[in-house]
Amino acid sequence: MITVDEAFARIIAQKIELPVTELSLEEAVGKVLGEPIYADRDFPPYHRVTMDGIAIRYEAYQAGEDTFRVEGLQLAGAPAQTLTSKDECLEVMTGAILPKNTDTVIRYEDVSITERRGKRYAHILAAPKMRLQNVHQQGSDRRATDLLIPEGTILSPAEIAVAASVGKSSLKVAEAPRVAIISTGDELVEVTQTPLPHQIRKSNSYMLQAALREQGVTADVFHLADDKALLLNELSEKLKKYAVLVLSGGVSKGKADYIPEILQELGVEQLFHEVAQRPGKPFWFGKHAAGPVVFALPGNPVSTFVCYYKYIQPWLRTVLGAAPAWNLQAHLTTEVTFNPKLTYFLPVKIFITANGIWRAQPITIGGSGDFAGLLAADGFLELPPDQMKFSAGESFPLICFRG
Ligand SMILES: Nc1nc2c(c(=O)[nH]1)N[C@H]1C(S)=C(S)[C@@H](COP(=O)(O)OP(=O)(O)OC[C@H]3O[C@@H](n4cnc5c(N)ncnc54)[C@H](O)[C@@H]3O)O[C@H]1N2
Ligand code: MOO
Ligand SMILES: [Mg+2]
Repeated sequence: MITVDEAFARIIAQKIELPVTELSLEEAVGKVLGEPIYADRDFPPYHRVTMDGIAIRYEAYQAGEDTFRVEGLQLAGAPAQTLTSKDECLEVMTGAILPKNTDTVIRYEDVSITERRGKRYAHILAAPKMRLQNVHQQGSDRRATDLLIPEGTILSPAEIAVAASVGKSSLKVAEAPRVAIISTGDELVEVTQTPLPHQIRKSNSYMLQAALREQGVTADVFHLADDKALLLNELSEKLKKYAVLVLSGGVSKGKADYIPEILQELGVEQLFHEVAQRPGKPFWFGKHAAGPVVFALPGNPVSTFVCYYKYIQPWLRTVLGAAPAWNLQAHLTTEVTFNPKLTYFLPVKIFITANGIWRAQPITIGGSGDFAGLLAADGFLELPPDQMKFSAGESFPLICFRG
């Protein structure tokens, strides 16, 4: 049996190849970029006027000129005009290309424009401080051919803007892995069926599917009976088609708990079986040489739940290139005792005080089968195995399953 930390480390170390697909800019946000993005031109691509005003030649002002006849108008979107006389100026608008023979922009607020005999003159009120004032210089942000966004970046709206500006209407992005959720157990019937007295409806697969969906991953759901030959056959097929298998049930010591031996028979290397935790101790994890990663979770619903949020969710974040989740901590509201030398995932309700302190109130549930008990909880406090008494006010890592 290994510790929770060791189990976590072994899971996080597993890499899988993600298929690459091409998505429109709108659809690509939040995804992992599957190609590098380079600058096709300088950023900005021309000397860009940054203030509405007039453009002059700085040396003319330095030579003592402070009133310039307005020769014309340079609008944004129009090709560059040329200033014909350095003692004159052109009106320029924000976003326009800086006219040829000019190098300095003075905003309207710093000039006074007057008209005399049908001609307009700009008199400078506030001295320009330097050449290229109010000019966003060509190539000052990035140079043509510069690497702008490396492959593997998570695409936020900032990356989308840059990609659009270099003419990429669609982007290669890493797709989520193909995930199969497979529940096992002869006592389980469909949600749409009325169970017999000795049967129950499946709930783990729906919980897992919903949790994956919240992470932007769609999964196919299957159910397999506790039949060795069938399991061997079906799991062999699933290993060929899916990059990730999430199983629930059949991993403990029962006469029909075939999953660990069958997975190994199919060539899935066991990376661990049993973790020093409650709930979720019989958790089995392995990897097939051909690529697929297999999480075989204990069937008890709260165990399935805990194992998903503690291990699968962070692993998927890593695989998908998402930033790690925040390391949340919360303070116990009341004392808790737990004697076994196991990490204890305690269901808790969270309250945030006016000072921003996260407080965790233990929720009593009827063991790892009581998934209805989780309705009153927001997450689990991870209580370490080397402690038996956990005092009120002490703070511990928190795994939250509500937004
Ligand atoms: N002799 C021992 N027995 C058990 C041990 C042990 O150490 N020694 N461990 C217990 C612990 S802890 C757990 S957790 C369970 C794990 O059992 P399995 O992974 O083998 O799961 P099952 O036996 O198939 O089912 C357990 C329980 O969960 C219900 N279940 C299963 N799948 C679903 C589903 N999709 N939806 C809803 N409920 C499900 C199932 O009906 C059982 O009640 O083993 C203990 N036993
Ligand atoms: O550890 Mo099991 O997961 O409690 O029922
Ligand atoms: Mg069992």
